[in-house]
Amino acid sequence: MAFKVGLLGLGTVGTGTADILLNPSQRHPLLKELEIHRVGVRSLDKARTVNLPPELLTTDLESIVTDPEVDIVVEVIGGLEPARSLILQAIAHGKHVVTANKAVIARYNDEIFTAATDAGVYVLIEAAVAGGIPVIEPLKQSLCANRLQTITGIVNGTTNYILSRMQSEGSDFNAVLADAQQLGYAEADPTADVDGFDAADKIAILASLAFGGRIKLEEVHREGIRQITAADITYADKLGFVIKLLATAKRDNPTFDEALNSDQLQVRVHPTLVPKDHPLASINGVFNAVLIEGDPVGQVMFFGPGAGSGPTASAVVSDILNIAAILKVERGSAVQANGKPLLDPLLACSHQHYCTIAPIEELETRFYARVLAEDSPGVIGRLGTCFGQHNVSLESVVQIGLRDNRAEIVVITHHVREGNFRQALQEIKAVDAIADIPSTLRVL
Ligand SMILES: NC(=O)C1=CN([C@@H]2O[C@H](COP(=O)(O)OP(=O)(O)OC[C@H]3O[C@@H](n4cnc5c(N)ncnc54)[C@H](OP(=O)(O)O)[C@@H]3O)[C@@H](O)[C@H]2O)C=CC1
Ligand SMILES: N[C@@H](CC=O)C(=O)O
Ligand code: NA
Repeated sequence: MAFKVGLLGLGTVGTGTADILLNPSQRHPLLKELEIHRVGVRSLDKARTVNLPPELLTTDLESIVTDPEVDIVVEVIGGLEPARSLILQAIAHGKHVVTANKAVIARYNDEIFTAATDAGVYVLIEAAVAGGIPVIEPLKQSLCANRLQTITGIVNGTTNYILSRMQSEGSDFNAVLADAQQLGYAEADPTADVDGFDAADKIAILASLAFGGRIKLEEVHREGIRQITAADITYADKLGFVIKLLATAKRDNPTFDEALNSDQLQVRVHPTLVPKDHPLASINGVFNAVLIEGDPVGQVMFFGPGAGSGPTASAVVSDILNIAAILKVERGSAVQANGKPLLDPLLACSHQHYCTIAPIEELETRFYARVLAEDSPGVIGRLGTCFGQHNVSLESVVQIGLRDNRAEIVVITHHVREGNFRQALQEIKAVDAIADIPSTLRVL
């Protein structure tokens, strides 16, 4: 039986989500059991880039969250209202909810998660922080054995895009902001991005998960990037820094004593000079990264696209699949054909066939080869001819110097078939003027 999805919103994220749900091939097999049941939008007349039967679309979003057939409501309309009310209504009607809406979650987490717990439904929010980067689920699951100490992130793609372009091109703030809006990175009201509200929402959510308590958004210190000028960027650069909008959450007192309840957090968002050799300094453009420090894991960094249609939809659909997997176990008459308990399809290994692995000769890559040869006229020409005869195209050939009275020649190829490269080497080794080929390596 299919799991029915009620999709609220068919904008940047909603379109990406529908696109994945409609194209399950080569993705997790559970996707084939999901069905878009209804889609809520503001305007029925708008041209859509995703091919859905028009009768699925409605402007009556309440009818979706109350529809008895809908299992999972996906809220990607954004804004505070009616998003908050629709989420609460969906929960009240026993629907599981997936949302990308950090503004709603950061403000109404108490109301929403209390209602969800009471109703026995899940509200999953992977897309709400750092778009396509898995960070919510790792905090809840993969890192849950750790005592977490610090989270430092670049969690707003728009401001990182603006700062990166100001840094690399010396561009004007407003022109770059317009580009970010056009590319679908910025919120409808870019104030949320530029003044740090979006990053504050996100770090409040991460802090809550990492440190196991709710966070009052008004207590999160917040500064944006409007005041950053080209001069600041230039001076920072000269001193060995880049300027990034960092969101930080950390325990003030890493030696927390549970009995004394001495725990206190720092949760803040502000532009920061980051040393150029710090891992967060090289995160540019719309990319996000989140650096988490825990005991005993140490430092782990999550990096990737923090915004945009496909990446954000990737997180939305993974949440939908997580819920569908739980529902499948619940509904699956509790046993497999062999009488054993039915396992969660995302956690259990269900593959039974062997994949076909391509032989290494078929690999197409670039190669480096170091050749020792007689230092005589025509040797480099012979090398080029041998490679050419085997369809190996060369990117560069450099004679570096002499070693043991032999010319040391380094060759870098273009992308070539490994089998052809090896055949060329065999032929080259047989050339009298070639003494040795001491090393060959693959080039990324
Ligand atoms: N864009 C991104 O890269 C990211 C976005 N997010 C979050 O995802 C959510 C959605 O963002 P995004 O897709 O960019 O937003 P868009 O503005 O692109 O899309 C919003 C969609 O919701 C519909 N909608 C909005 N308000 C209503 C309403 N009152 N009634 C009915 N339909 C409504 C719109 O309908 P219509 O099409 O008819 O106008 C549109 O389809 C937001 O919470 C955002 O913060 C999170 C991570 C990244
Ligand atoms: N406006 C946000 C989009 C995702 O949350 C950003 O720029 O990061
Ligand atoms: Na994410």
